[in-house]
Amino acid sequence: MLSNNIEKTKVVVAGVDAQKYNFDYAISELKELVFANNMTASATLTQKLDNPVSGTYFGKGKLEELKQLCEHKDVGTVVLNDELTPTQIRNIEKITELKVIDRTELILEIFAQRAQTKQAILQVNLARLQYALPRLHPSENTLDQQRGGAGFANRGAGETKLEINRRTIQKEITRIKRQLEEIEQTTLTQRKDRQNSDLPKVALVGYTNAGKSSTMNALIKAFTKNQEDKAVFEKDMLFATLDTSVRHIRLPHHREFILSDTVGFVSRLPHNLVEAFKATLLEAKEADLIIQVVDYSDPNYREMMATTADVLKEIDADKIPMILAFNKADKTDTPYPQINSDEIIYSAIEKPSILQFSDFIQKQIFKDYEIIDLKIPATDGKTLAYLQGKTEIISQEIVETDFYIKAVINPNDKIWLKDYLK
Ligand SMILES: Nc1nc2c(ncn2[C@@H]2O[C@H](COP(=O)(O)OP(=O)(O)OP(=O)(O)O)[C@@H](O)[C@H]2O)c(=O)[nH]1
Ligand SMILES: [Mg+2]
Repeated sequence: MLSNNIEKTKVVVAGVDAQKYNFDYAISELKELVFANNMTASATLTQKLDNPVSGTYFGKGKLEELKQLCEHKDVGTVVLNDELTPTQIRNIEKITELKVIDRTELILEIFAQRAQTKQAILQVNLARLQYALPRLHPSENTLDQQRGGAGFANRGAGETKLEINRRTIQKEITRIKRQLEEIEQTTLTQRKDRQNSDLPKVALVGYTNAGKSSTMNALIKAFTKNQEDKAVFEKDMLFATLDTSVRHIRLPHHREFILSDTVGFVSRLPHNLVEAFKATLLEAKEADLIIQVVDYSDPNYREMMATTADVLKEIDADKIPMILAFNKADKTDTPYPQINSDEIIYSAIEKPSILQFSDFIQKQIFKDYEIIDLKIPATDGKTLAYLQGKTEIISQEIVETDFYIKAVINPNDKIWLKDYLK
């Protein structure tokens, strides 16, 4: 059977509305996540409460209602809209005899299915083990018979199975962290090279499925010639990208910058996951300019922007200059491409939009560049070669033994060129 013909598992989606955020949007997002995890929501059940009930999440009556609803719909799994405590999950499972998946576990599952590279697989495993550690089943809190009776010094002697399982998971967490550090060491060198390269660093960030990778690919296609500048993976699904890709973009007039594309966000992204993906998100954290890509055709785009703001804050990237890129305008009635101060409305799948887009971002990235007049002796071949090869020359004239050059110069170059200023 083809994978897209696999029948989706039916679930009931449920949650407590404590009126802390836009609940209807949260539930519609949860349904998208459910769908992304090869499941389908047969029904929705909600309860308004000031706070979830500490031991059971829902009130008693609601749990009974949930049980009946699932029986009626012939569903064996309920997906809940919050991260629950291990006790809450156990109690609901006991009372309703349903399998319970909370929001965090659902997101971890999707990430686990999408992970392709060694780094992403390790990062997801790390987050999953950290999630599992406090959730080990207390029924295993019995003495381990096989290890307890040995007549020699046995480290595990007298330990309960629960303790052994905990220790095994902790060891695995340490092992994965060490492996991740090794991978990060190798990418660190590449990042240092880029940091020293002087080129501005621009990062595409935003809600999952907004079109970050499509925007990156459109820029690669329009402005790179090299074979190694491969297209990145783009697809109509949540969390298509889990790794960071970095490309060198060369716009006309020697306007070069480094562009990165990375994992997309979703609201209330589990903290463990953000922690585990810290290395992946570093490229955004260290950017000179952040481009927030927004799916302008989605009615919930404002909530998606709020989500992105939350994650940027969590990774300490909320002070970096940011421009807003409202994508997928082809699916709206708004005229595009259109630029309003630090915002653009565009479509990543259309060339005229991409040309405007590149023009717009280059004005942002290179806004500190200045037009200056220089006088360079004809004998100074090195400086002349630099200017002619690396900067945008507006005019050039030779008078006797000097070159009079008008060029667009970045602030760093202006410092060392100060003796040549006219
Ligand atoms: N109609 C239309 N579709 C677009 C546009 N930009 C992207 N898409 C589609 O939107 C879907 C998601 O695009 P991606 O570029 O993979 O989105 P992303 O932001 O990288 O998503 P994640 O990697 O999952 O965070 C794909 O099916 C794209 O073809 C656009 O301007 N117009
Ligand atoms: Mg992507």
